[in-house]
Amino acid sequence: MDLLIEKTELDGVICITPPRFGDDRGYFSETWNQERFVQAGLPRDFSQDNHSFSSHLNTLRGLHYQAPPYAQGKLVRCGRGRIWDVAVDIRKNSKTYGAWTATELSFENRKQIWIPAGFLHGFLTLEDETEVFYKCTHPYVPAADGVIAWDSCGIDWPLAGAPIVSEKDGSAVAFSDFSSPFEPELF
Ligand SMILES: Cc1cn([C@H]2C[C@H](O)[C@@H](COP(=O)(O)OP(=O)(O)O[C@H]3O[C@@H](C)C(=O)[C@@H](O)[C@H]3O)O2)c(=O)[nH]c1=O
Repeated sequence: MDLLIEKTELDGVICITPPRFGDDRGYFSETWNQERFVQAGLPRDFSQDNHSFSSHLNTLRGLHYQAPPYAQGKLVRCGRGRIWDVAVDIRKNSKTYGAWTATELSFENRKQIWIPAGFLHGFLTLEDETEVFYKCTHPYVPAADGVIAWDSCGIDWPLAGAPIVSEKDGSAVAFSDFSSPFEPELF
C-alpha cells in the first residue's frame, strides 16, 4: 500500500496519509519513512520531534513561526483526539501571501500535514485530551520565536466559544502589523 499524497490550496503544504495495517491486535503504521516521504517532496533531515498534549477541547496554539535562518518545516500529526490544523502563507513573494489552509487531523483519519518554512502554524483542539506529534527541520531557538494573533488572519476557526490560549499567544501582534522575515531570496 502506498502513501496517499494530497495537495492543499497552498503550494508546498501537503497532506500525507500513510497506510495502516490492521489485524486482530490493532494496527501497525509507519509514521515516517525517509525514502518514501522524500519521494513525496519532504526534506530528508529533521532535527527535533515534539509531543504536545492539550487537556481541553477549544485549546488554540498559534500562530507561530521561527524566523530565518532558524526557520522550521513541520510534519504534524494527531495521535489522540482531533485537531483543526492551520497554515498561513508568509512567503513574501508568494501569490498566496496571507492565505490560509486548514485540515482536520485525528487519530482516526491518520493524516499528516507537511508545512514548509515560510508559513505560520497553529491548531485548535476539537476534543479533550488531544495529543499532537510533529517533526521539525530545525531545533527550537527561543530568540527566533514569532507569534501572530490567531484572530488577525481572517481564519474561520471552528471555535466552541472563546479559545484557551497561552499568555504569549493572547498578546501577539496582529497580522496587519507584521513584516514577514521570509524574503523572496529564501525560496
Ligand atoms: C516550541 C518549544 C517550546 N519549548 C518550551 C518553551 C516553553 O517553556 C514551553 C511551551 O512553549 P510554547 O508556549 O511556545 O508551546 P506551544 O504554544 O505549544 O508552541 C508550539 O505551537 C505550535 C502551533 C507550533 O507550531 C510549534 O512549533 C510551537 O510553536 O515549551 C521548548 O522547550 N521547545 C520547543 O520546541
